[in-house]
Amino acid sequence: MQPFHPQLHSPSIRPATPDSPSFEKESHFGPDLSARQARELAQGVVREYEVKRDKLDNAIKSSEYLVADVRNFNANQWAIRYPHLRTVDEAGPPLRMLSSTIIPIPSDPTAHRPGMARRTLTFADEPAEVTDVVLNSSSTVRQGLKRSLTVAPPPSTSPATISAPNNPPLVDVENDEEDFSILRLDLNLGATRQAQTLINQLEKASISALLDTRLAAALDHLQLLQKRVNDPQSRVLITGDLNAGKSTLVNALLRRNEVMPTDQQPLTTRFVEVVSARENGDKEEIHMLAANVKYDPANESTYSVEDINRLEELVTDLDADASSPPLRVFLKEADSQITNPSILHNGVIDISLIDAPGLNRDSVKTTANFARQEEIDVVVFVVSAANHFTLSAKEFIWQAGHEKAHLFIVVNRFDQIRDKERCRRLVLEQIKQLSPSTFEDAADLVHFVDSAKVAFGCTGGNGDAEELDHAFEHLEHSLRSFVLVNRAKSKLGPAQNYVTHLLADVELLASANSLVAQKEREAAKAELERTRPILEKMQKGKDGFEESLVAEEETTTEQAISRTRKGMQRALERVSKGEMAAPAPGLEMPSYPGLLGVWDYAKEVRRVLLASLDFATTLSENDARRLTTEGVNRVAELGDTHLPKDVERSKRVFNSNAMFSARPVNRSRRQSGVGFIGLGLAAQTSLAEPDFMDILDLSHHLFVARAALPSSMSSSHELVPFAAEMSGLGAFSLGVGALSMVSGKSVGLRSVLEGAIHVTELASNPAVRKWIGPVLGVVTLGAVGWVILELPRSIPRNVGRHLQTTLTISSGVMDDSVNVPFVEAQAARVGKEVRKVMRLAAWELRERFKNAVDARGEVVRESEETEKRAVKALAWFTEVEKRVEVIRQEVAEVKV
Ligand SMILES: Nc1nc2c(ncn2[C@@H]2O[C@H](COP(=O)(O)OP(=O)(O)OP(=O)(O)O)[C@@H](O)[C@H]2O)c(=O)[nH]1
Repeated sequence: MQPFHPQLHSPSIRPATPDSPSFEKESHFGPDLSARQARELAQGVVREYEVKRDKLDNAIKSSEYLVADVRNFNANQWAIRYPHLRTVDEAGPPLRMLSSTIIPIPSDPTAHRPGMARRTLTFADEPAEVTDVVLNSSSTVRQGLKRSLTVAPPPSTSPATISAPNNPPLVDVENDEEDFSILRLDLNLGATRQAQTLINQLEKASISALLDTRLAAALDHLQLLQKRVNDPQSRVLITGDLNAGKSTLVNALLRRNEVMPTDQQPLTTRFVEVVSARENGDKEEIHMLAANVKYDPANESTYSVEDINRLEELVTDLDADASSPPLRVFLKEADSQITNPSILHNGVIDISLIDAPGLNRDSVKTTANFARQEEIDVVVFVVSAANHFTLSAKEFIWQAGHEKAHLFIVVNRFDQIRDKERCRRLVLEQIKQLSPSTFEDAADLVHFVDSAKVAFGCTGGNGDAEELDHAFEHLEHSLRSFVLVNRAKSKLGPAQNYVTHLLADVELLASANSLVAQKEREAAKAELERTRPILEKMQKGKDGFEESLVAEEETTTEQAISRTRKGMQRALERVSKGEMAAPAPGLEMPSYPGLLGVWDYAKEVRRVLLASLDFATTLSENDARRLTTEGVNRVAELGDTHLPKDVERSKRVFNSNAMFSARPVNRSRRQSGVGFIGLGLAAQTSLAEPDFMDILDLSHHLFVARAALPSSMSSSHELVPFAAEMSGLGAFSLGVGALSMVSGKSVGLRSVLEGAIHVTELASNPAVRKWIGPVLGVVTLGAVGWVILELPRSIPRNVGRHLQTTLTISSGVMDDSVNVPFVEAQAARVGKEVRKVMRLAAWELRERFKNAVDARGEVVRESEETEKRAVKALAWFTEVEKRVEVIRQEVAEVKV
């Protein structure tokens, strides 16, 4: 079945006005009125209708803009949430859900105020989030259908908390006045509750998309209603039992006896709308509507044109039925219309007649649905006077009667009834049962007629012809008047009803979403109040934090360098004196083994001194470890000061033992089997191997001896590393000097020459020459003896001094290509390691700080956006509620 939705492309067809020439011939308002009075009355009715129509047209237009705006807002600005209201079980006190507990709401005066009801509000995408609201609703003619929500006031006293029962006694609102009607999201999956469960599982975006479809459909329907409201034509559906004379009645109303095919047997198989040919350029033809396409006379793809001569064939087509696409037939009025105008175009209003197939068990539902369409202004039910109301007829009247308050009932073939009064009484009694409102107005709504006489100009049966003529005229007048007077109700009523419900739905949506926006705004505000100061504090403290980190790194590193430097210098000084750099556990200076073991002794002394230096290095490293640990802790404290409380602190525990672990020297140390940790100096053969000078440092003694001579004679005094310990032993020095000249092996040429000069100078003196021989002999022996006796003490000193000399110009590390003094090399190495650790600790904290600032910045930015969006949405939804109110007033003013 396809409804008629003619597009209004034909401006030539205008509604008749009381000024039309044929108007005076009509007397729609009773026989007692003069034509002038009738015209004035009709004029009033028409004007009143037009005012109402224009108002409603405006309201529909405003609603269209409103719905389009809501769609737009939903698509681009704010995913509109779909509210779901629930009421509390009436059996117990009102309950409020709060997390897992249900709290009885103390008696609240608003709960009992008319139009105010406590409800729980959830949203389809977030069913667990429950808000107590007060629903302000009304459904009055004056105010229209109203629904808005406000957050329920908190309970005034603290009620006792009771544990949640297994099934919270919350009941879905299924009251039409409180639930959505036009914008209801129904998934057509069966029972409401099942559909609801399914909706609840959907996400916000899906629900908003579903809502968009609903809004789009509403928009389409509004456009349709607008056309319908402005459509000047009123549609009269003529239906009834099989063979009751419907087609004959149509012919009679058209004043044409041969148009719609009639027969003793049921003929009409499909719906046929008869329209004035004026709407089709005065051309008689048939438009056969295409299936499932909206009919548009201006668009030929929506119908096919058939010759008017095929009318009978098409109307009686046995392959068609009530569900086939209808025919639209354009017919010219009969020639007699000037004196006896047809109902189609009578000068006041335009009417089209729809001839329906006779009712039977199969077609009742289809026809009832057809009658229910908003395009149908009046339903004329034709019943055969002989048969009264059949079961199908009763069923139809029950179904259609609910939608259309008033039914026109034509009791046809009344001419064939002999006892007319009895028939009239019986029929009216039946009507009283079936449609009380029709019965109440029976004088105008129930007509006993003989259509055949009007259609064919003949009388059947034994009726009173004149009386039946009047009866038919009365039927025509009543029908015209009814259509005219009830046009507002039939045409404007459905549109008004639709707009009213749509507005209430939009208002409920806006109101619920206002609450959401309010909540979001508050949440965003609270978040901003919490996060903004933290962020500002962090941003303000950023430079100070950075400076502190740098300072911490510098201080700790510098401290470590300076302490290492001092420690190493001290160690080296001790070594230079032949003492251990630091008292290392298990390490002792070797005991002197005698003259024969002097080489091994020197070697062992060297090893022990080097090992003690290694140990001293380790002590410096340990010191640096301690300093670094303190530095790392201070960095962590800086974190505590500058990072917000909720930022997770580093869980890494600083392990100072991991410092100084990757030294290539370790390899050789392991290979050498030397037990000490540290640099592994003792393991380096270049340092560990003694030389002859360690045992007898002749040049040193020579230098010491020279230091004892007058300073003018010594040009290399400054080369002596230490103050000479033996300055009083000049003579021995001389001897040693001579010896060193003789040995020559490791004595420099310069020293030899200097020695030679000294001896020559002495020998040239004749006095000296006398005693020099024996003295020299004694001295030499003494010197040699002294040197031998001094070996246990002089070897460590020599070794230490040599080590010091070596380490003063090199780092001592085997493969060190750069000649950096040992002390500086150690200070730099330790400093580098300390700086590495401090820099890592600072970097980690800096990252944490930066991430925390970024995260808070993001939260602030998001919250600001959310707040802005929520404020905008709130203003927007409030504006929507205002717009709804304005339109509602406009609609309420249209009294139909
Ligand atoms: N005497 C008399 N005969 C009538 C009257 N109305 C219709 N008829 C006859 O009754 C028969 C059936 O009339 P139709 O108009 O075809 O009936 P219908 O209700 O359209 O039949 P369907 O094809 O079932 O729709 C025809 O032969 C008509 O001439 C009437 O008021 N008086």
